[in-house]
Parts: sequence; C-alpha cells; structure tokens
Amino acid sequence: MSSVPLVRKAIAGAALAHGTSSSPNPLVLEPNQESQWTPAALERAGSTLKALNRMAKRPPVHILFEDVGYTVSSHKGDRRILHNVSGEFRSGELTCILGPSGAGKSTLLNILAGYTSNGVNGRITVNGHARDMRVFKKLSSYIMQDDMLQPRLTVIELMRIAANLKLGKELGRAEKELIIEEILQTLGLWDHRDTRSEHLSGGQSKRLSVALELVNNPPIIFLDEPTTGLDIVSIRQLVVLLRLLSRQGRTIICTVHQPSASLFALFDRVYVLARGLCCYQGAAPLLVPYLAEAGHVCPTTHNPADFVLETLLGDMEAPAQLSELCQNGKLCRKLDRITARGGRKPVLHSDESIQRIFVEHVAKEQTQKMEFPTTFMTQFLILTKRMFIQNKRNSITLWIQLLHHLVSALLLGSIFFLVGNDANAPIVNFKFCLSCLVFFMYTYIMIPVLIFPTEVRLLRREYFNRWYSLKAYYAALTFSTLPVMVSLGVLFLGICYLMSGQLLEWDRFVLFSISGILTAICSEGLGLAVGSAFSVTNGSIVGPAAAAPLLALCCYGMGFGPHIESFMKALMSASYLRYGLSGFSLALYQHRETMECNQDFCLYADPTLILRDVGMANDSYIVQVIALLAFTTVHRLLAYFALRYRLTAEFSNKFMAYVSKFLKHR
Ligand SMILES: Nc1ncnc2c1ncn2[C@@H]1O[C@H](COP(=O)(O)OP(=O)(O)OP(=O)(O)O)[C@@H](O)[C@H]1O
Repeated sequence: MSSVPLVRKAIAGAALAHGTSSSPNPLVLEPNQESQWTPAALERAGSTLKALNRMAKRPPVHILFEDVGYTVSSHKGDRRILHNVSGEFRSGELTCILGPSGAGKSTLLNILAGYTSNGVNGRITVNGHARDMRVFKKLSSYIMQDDMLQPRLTVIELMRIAANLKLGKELGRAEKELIIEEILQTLGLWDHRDTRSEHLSGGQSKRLSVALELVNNPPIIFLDEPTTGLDIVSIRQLVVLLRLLSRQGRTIICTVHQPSASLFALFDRVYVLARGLCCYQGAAPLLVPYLAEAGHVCPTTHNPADFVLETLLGDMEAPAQLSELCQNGKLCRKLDRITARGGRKPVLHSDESIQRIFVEHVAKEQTQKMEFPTTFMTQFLILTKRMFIQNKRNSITLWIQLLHHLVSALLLGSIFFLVGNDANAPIVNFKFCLSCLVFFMYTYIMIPVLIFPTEVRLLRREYFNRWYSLKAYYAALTFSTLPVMVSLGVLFLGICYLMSGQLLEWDRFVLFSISGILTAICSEGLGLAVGSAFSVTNGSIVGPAAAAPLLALCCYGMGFGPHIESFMKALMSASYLRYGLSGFSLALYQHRETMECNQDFCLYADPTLILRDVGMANDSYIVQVIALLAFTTVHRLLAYFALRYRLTAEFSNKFMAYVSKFLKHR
C-alpha cells in the first residue's frame, strides 16, 4: 500500500499549521494540486513526520467499551446519566463524540480517560485486556474542557518543563530540544515560542495544550471540547492537526459541539450520543444513509452534524429509536476505504501485531517500578524552579505584598509607638503582640484561600496526566513561598519592633521573628487546607470563620492568667495562635530586667508579673516553637489530603453520595 496519500495529508496539515496553504481543503489533495506544494513545505512536513514518528515508540491502542453506564447520587435519589452504551475507538483514527448539550459526552470521555470511575458500570478493554489504570494513564493524555496553562511562562519554557518532567533522563537535552522544536513547528507555534502563555490567542492556547501533552508521545489523546471558543480558522487548524496526529497511529477522541459540514468530514469515526444513549457509531460519511434508514432523511444541502442534532432534539422518539437501531453502540458502520478521495485505511498495524506490541509494552511498564517518569527530587527541583520564576514575574503581586507589609508595619509602629519598655503600658505592649499575630494570621490565611482554588484548576491536567506526584508539587509549593514570606515577615517585624521601642537585643528580635514567621507558615497551611477544599467564595467565608474562634481562644485570660479554668486551658491549647502569642510575649519579657517606670509605682515594672497575668508564666519558648511546628504539619497534611481529593472528579460525587445516604437514613 502506498504511503504517498498519507504524506500528502501530513504535508497539507503541516503547511496549514504554518499558514502556507492556499488550498481550501488541504487534507484532500487533487493530483494536479501537487505543484502547489513548495519544496520548503515538503521539507517541513517531511521533517515533521520524521520527528513525531521517531518519538513513536509507543504501542497503538484500541479501546473497546461495552454496556458502560453511569449513575450519580444526590439527595433527590440516583440519576442515570449514561445507559449502558458500547463502542470502539481505534488507533489511527480521529473520533468525534457528537450530541446535544447534556447528552453525556463529557461524562463518557471522563469515564474512558479514567477520570471518573465511581458510579460506573460496564467493561472497558484496551487492546483486548481489561483496562489497567496504572498502565493506561501512562499511555494516555486528557486535555480537559476548561484546560488552563501555567501563566507567566513562555511557550518554549512550558515545553521544556513538560519535556523535563515527562521524559526524564530517557533523552538527553539536545534530543529534548529537537523534539520540542519539531512539535512546535508541527503545531504552528514555533514563531510564538517566546510568547507568554497568557498572551496566546484561544487557538494557540489549545494547540499549546496539545503540544504539551504530545511531548511524551501518548498513543491515546482525549480532548474535551477542544474547539470551544475558537474561530472557524483555528478550529479547522486544530482538527487538521489532530487528524495528522491520528494518522501516525494515535487514537484521538474528542467531543465537539456542532461541527460545520467540512469539519465533520475530517473525522474518521463519529459517535453520536443523546440522553445517555448511543445513537450512531461508525464512519462519518455513513451517518446520513444510516439516518435515512431510520426514516430521517437529511436534505442534500444540510450539514449532517446539524441535521442529526436537530433530529435528536426535535423528535422525542429519535434517541431511543436510533439507539435501538445501532444496538446502543454495539453495531458499528464501517467504510472499507475511510477517506473520500485517494486515501487509505488509517489502520497502521494488524490486530495481531498491535496485540504483541501492546503486551510487550505493558509487561515493560509493569516491571518498571517508577510510577512517574522522573524521581521525586527531580520533580521537586523542576517545580520549585517553575514556581520561583512565576513568582518573580508576578511583580505586581510582589509589590502589593511589599506595600501591604510596609504600610501595616508603619501603622502598627505608630499606634504602639515606644510602648515596649514602658512599665505603665505592658498590656498595651501585649496588644501590640496580638496585633502582629492578627496581621500574620489574616494575611497568610487569606492569600492561599484566594489564590489556591485557581492553582488547583491549573494543577488538575498535569496531575491527572501524571507529570509529577502531588507530594513533589506540594513540597515545591511549600518551599517556593518561603523566601518571600521570610523576607517580608522580617521586614514587617523589624519596622514594628523598632518603632514600638522594644529592647534592642538581637536575641530577643530573633526569637520574636521566629514566632512571627512560624505563625505565618502555620496560617498559610490553614489557608491552603481551606483553599484546597473550597471555592474562592466559600473559602473566603470558611477561612475567617475558622480563624475567629482560634483568635478568641488565643487571648483568653488576659489580666487573670493564674485563674484560667482548666477546661479553657485545654481549649486554648487547640489554638495554634496561642503558641504564636506566647512566643511573642516570651521573646519580649522572659529573662528581662525591671522595666522603666516614670511614676511613683508601676505594678508591671517586673516583667514576670506581666507574663503571670496573661497566663504565660510557666510557658517555655521552645515548647511554643515545637507546638507551632506540629500545627504546621497538621495543617499541611490536611491541605495535602484535601487537595488529593479535590483533584479527582470522584470527590464531589462521593461527597454527594454520603450526604444523600445521610439524608435518606434520617
Ligand atoms: N456529577 C454529576 N451530578 C449530577 N449531574 C451530572 C453529573 N455529571 C453529569 N451530570 C449531568 O449529566 C448530563 C450530561 O453531562 P455532560 O457534561 O456529560 O454533558 P455534555 O454532553 O458534555 O454536555 P455539553 O455539551 O453541554 O458540555 C448533564 O445533564 C449533567 O447535568
């Protein structure tokens, strides 16, 4: 079988991606169009194919699913979203899942990609074997509908990070660079390699999402609504590109809302869903005859994709009727020759050879102990570097933070001006400590509460596609915020300390600063836990609501320290802020000479009396530090687990299932 038509198509796709095509439909070439292809376009397309094929060391993958159903539970009872649909997606084909809004397209894609598994029934096999998610995830990439790109990084930087994380030491630096260049050339992004992701157009962003996932050459790519929000030219470019990639032996499955007639013709296989039922599965050109067979005759001037959607929405009986006709996806309409003109079957390997390659590949993957392509340390270093660069480039946020710390420090310094060594005003100085504590608490709880929910959305695709472990991400996140937090915290405390007239002793200032920074780290952990579990709106309520009782508990007993009730003492020990406040107070008053008294009698000239009356006389500084570290660990573990659950689609479903069970049993 000649490979010339295939190469022609690749050339066409690549040329289109480079904007050099003048053909209205570059994927279908007439013989006399040959001369339109310049040597440069030929060379470029040839090299594109070479590059991607050189990477293609992965097995082709066929996915078969039978009687797949999906049920969600809510307090109103169970709801069936997918009704035992079947189907098959093959290597070398570009498949489109089509259907009206709410038909269950994304749900089916989530199930096939392995993103949803709770509430799912049926069988999914990969090349004849039951799907093993551990292996399958290494073979597939899922580009989600609301996919977001890491901001403040250029296209080439993002590609390098993806290559370093996904390819590890498998390839050297030069080879990685070559692969990156070739992928970007193929996707028409090479000229934009120095553009930051937030400045890319919608179409370029979608193509970059595909480029990032292509780095490790996955044999299966799932894309949920990749064309949403794009103009007609960008949609066409993207679909042509996906078709080119499928021709290299990949299985590409995407959901599409309403493709135009010319776009529809670019898909090899169409899977039509309506009300959770499969209404058609097979070659795109056979959809119209199939509908006619069922009594729905598509006018010749009509777009088949529009017609099928209108039929499914306009005729209440149509989904059930069509589903019965194709046995809910069990029957597939196949074309002997898939392409309309001069093409060939896109299957690149026989089933037996696929089976053999796949079995070998699976065996290899299973013997490899590593869950991710790189070690924890490599992931940690790459992610930390990425976060540092992003933080550094986010100069407005840095300036706002600096201003916030400076203004607050000057304000507090002015309010508590030179109260530090005044024996008449020890309670005022205690309030100064409390104000510093409140500053660290609110600042560092609210930053992650407001920022982290967006970060979770950014993280979702990378985490699901196994770029790195959550532990590495979390460790990098913790580490990357430290330098700014410590520098700004020390600046704030330094200004406050000097203006409030505390004793000018280095050791006291160091202990005072340690308490402040630890309170900030601990508060950030709490903010991360809230930000991981809740949306910005809910988190903005939950964050301060959680902090308020902790704050009340921390300053209980002011003035009657020796008489604090034991149960209140137990409650107070549950507030990490108490340890912060105690740390501040001990740093200022422990082992201190008598304070200045400019009156006849100053009750609190002896600093031990102040500590006694605020209930901290028996506290030890080191215990406060250990307690703050322990709370930091607890908060960060909570945040880690909340994030892990949040990153799986299952979480909300499971949560709703528990709520509904609870309501039913009442
Ligand atoms: N976890 C869930 N809880 C309740 N309903 C759900 C859940 N997941 C999906 N659904 C419902 O299932 C139906 C199918 O949703 P899905 O997102 O798969 O549709 P879709 O075909 O992708 O729609 P669109 O094209 O508009 O994105 C919708 O009615 C949706 O409300």
